[in-house]
Amino acid sequence: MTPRTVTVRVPAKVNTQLSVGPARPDGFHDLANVFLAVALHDTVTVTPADDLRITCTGPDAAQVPLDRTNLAARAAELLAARHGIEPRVHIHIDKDIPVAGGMAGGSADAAGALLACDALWGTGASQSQLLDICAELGSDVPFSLVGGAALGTGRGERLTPLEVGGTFHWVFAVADGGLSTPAVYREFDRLTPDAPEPAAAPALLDALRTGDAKALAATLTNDLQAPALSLRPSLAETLAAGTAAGALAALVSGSGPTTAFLCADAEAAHQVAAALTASGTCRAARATTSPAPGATVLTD
Ligand SMILES: C[C@@](CO)(OP(=O)(O)O)[C@H](O)COP(=O)(O)OP(=O)(O)OC[C@H]1O[C@@H](n2ccc(N)nc2=O)[C@H](O)[C@@H]1O
Ligand SMILES: Nc1ncnc2c1ncn2[C@@H]1O[C@H](COP(=O)(O)OP(=O)(O)O)[C@@H](O)[C@H]1O
Repeated sequence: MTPRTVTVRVPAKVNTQLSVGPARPDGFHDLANVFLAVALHDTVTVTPADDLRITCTGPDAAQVPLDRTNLAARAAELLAARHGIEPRVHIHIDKDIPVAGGMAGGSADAAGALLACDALWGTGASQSQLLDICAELGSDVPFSLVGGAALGTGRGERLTPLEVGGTFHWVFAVADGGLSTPAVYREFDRLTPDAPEPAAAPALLDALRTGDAKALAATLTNDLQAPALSLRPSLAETLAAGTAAGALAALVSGSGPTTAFLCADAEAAHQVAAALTASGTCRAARATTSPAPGATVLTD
């Protein structure tokens, strides 16, 4: 029987290595993008409707477009078009991932809507067909579908799964307002005229594989950190506050402006979150863990 409602939970991500090459002729950048899914989630629920409709709840809901530019709506449209059906569906997003925060919230919603609509409509797309649609929707969307940890090459859409040998403890400091991903890449181009071709760092992959937080802290890198700080200098104060509170490492999450703090254990993460909240340098601080599974159907 065709299910009447499907709910999918999808994780946010942090980039443990984000190495960016020169701009390509198509405007994208080749990356060595080591994604790690973290246990902050959006939940996407789809229900049959007369037409395609999007609603959103959550602290950042007012910043989420509710028209067909929403990545979740685009995902439903693309899947429907591939199968010659009409995307008559109500997509509800319960949003806990910061918007325009460098944590791939829009990508998560796209992957979630795709998986949910596939179940709702019984389209039975294979994982590789779903991944193709994800790559068409955005560079980060394939990773939101698979979760865990993966190396993204090309523009980040070509994934190689990575082993993770333990649980890592993180704090994410949410900033006021977002940063535009294209603007941060443009600032990277301005600041880095001779970027080398990117490659994954063996020491970082080892740290993930062994689950060694100190080793991971020593190897975290983000080439978009300098451009994000250039566009939003106040993020340096948030990074300093988390480091002073005992984080093993502090970095900008992807294109920012969310900042990420790797901690030794759950207790340290709670202390760092409390100190960041008290510092007044961010809007909110959230303690969480990684890795987390990719898009997962909860009910149908
Ligand atoms: C920077 C990263 C790191 O994981 O994520 P965020 O931190 O924004 O979440 C990603 O590269 C963002 O991926 P995503 O947000 O899916 O980007 P897309 O929709 O594919 O592209 C948006 C724009 O970002 C720039 N872009 C994106 C990916 C890439 N490899 N090179 C680029 O130059 C281009 O200007 C492109 O037009
Ligand atoms: N479902 C969605 N959730 C959030 N933002 C969305 C969504 N669909 C489209 N967008 C647009 O994408 C932009 C980037 O949002 P997001 O994916 O949250 O950030 P980032 O690319 O930094 O991870 C937003 O400013 C918004 O205009």
